[in-house]
Amino acid sequence: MSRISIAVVVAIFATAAYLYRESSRKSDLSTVTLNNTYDYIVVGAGSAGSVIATRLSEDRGSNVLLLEAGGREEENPLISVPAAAMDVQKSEQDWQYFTEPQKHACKAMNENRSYWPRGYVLGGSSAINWMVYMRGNRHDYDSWAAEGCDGWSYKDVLPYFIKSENIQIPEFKTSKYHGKNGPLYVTGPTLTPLQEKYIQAGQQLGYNFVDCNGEDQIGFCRMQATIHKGVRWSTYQAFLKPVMTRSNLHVATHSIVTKVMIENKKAVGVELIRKGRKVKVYANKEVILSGGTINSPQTLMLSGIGPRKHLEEMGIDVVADLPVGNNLQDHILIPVVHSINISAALTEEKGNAVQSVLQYLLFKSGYIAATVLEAMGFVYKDGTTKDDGRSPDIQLHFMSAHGLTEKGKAHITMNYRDDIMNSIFTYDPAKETIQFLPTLLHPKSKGTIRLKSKDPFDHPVIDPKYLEDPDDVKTLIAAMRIIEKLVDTPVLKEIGIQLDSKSTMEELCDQHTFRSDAFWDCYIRHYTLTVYHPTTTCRMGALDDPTAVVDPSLRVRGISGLRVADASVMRNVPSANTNAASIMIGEKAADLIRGKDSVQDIKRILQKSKL
Ligand SMILES: Cc1cc2nc3c(=O)[nH]c(=O)nc-3n(C[C@H](O)[C@H](O)[C@H](O)COP(=O)(O)OP(=O)(O)OC[C@H]3O[C@@H](n4cnc5c(N)ncnc54)[C@H](O)[C@@H]3O)c2cc1C
Repeated sequence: MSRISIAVVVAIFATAAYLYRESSRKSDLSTVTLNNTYDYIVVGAGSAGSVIATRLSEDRGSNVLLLEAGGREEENPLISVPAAAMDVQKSEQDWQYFTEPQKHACKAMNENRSYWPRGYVLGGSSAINWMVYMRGNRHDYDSWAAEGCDGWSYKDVLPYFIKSENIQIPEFKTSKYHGKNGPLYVTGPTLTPLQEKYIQAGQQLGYNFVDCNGEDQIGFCRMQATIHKGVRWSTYQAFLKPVMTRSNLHVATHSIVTKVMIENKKAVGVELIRKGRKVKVYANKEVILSGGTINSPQTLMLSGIGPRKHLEEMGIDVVADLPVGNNLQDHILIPVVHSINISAALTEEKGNAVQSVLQYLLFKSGYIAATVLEAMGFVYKDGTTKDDGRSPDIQLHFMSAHGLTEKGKAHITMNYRDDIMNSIFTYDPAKETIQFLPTLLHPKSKGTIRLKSKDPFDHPVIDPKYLEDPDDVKTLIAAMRIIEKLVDTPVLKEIGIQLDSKSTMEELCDQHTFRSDAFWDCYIRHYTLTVYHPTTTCRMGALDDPTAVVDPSLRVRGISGLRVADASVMRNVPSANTNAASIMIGEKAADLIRGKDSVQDIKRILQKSKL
């Protein structure tokens, strides 16, 4: 039985009871009657937008409209099943973007294009992501503040991470770095004994075993994930769903915002399309764009806010000339498959076994209840093993499974060419395999988002310009060398770990000496995979910063009543997966809008502990 059918079976059983209960009170949010005017209009119910609407509607005197282009999470029961993460890509809950052909990267992909899924559903990308919960490095946020983003240093943002979180990992329940009262459950799944071995390998190279969301990120750590009782814990589940009955909050699905209405440099409302009809809704106080790194710049540009030359080329009247869509940064990773000689990895057979399915159905535990990303390391490219005041260069995701063995699915979601899939991804069930996924944390190559046309339904032109700067390849080659050292540690040698040459595409790069710098350069440029972390297209910065679209209060420069609050405002992509930081931005944005300090108590505790 394929993994897809397993997931379907699981999902049907696991959600049948839930759907039955829900169906009686489930309203069709695509037809919610809208008022003419609200105090606040939030565009996009993703990681940030769900949080913002939830927090703003805590003030019963304010009324809030949350507009979401997609539908409800319940429309696709696979969303709630952690092991089905791959199966929700290319579904109706995914915007299904492709990048432009990449000149320097993605050479193993059809037309050299990277496939970019994004959540098109309540919960946004938190409803289709891999559920890794990582916040980033303290030096990331300190450098945001040093570059003019007042109020965004690590000390400033830590209370907001804590506010959201409800840590379920026993050893961290007393940690000052973790929250215990928020709605966002974070758990620490252990799937296989390989998790421990990977961490020990890091220790044998001199790295610390750390809590990567704690005091010191440099080192190796176990996975932390937004999963609760075996169910994906999206921002819809965590924040929005419990408050949907508030009378001062309207949530409207299948409602695509096409334009912000701006009069005399003030945002007065939005135009949207619902059920094929154009509707206008007005905001007394503010419009907040939370459509994500691709859609927020698209909406701004459609509204006349963007680079003058580009808007003029598109025939759009310029309202504000700002560098919208510039500075696009994304994390990329390079999969490196190794085989082992013990039976410890997660294989398709183990995952699909009847026992696994039953374990999930009955106890919401086991392989299907978790993500296969079991552990990770955060390291410097020069091999320094302790924090020396810099952010790490490389994240070493570890997957205790081959992960790419299902030809059909990987083919679809990673856009690999047929010849790669058919001749190189040969899966040998007699062999157990795992993957190292070295990730470039701070790309020097920067891309752009631009409009294809004035039509809001045309996908924007996405060009991340992967690996345009040769230093990015050098950093990834350094990552390969660190992996070679890990493979050489006694603990991993004991399990017979070996580079799987078939999966390393020897055939494509065999003009180079196997494992030479030139070989890895070729390999990296073929295998370039997005980690789905695009940021920085509506960059935050000081008012006089020519690269900034929003100020440190997230207000669009030169336009009143309009903020952007999502991953697009990040000053730079942080040293981590970007969901936690997007949620933090949602929390902090809500305080900025409300003019409130909701984290005073947390700050007091942190101050006492001198954190
Ligand atoms: C496949 C995948 C795997 C990932 N894995 C991880 C992971 O394991 N851990 C991690 O930390 N991060 C991960 N990420 C990244 C992380 O989920 C995102 O960085 C984060 O969710 C971004 O939040 P956001 O609020 O900026 O945007 P989103 O969460 O994408 O929300 C934007 C919302 O706005 C809606 N919208 C857009 N345009 C409009 C419009 N015009 N009108 C109305 N609504 C609109 C969208 O439909 C969407 O719901 C992953 C992402 C993907 C796609």
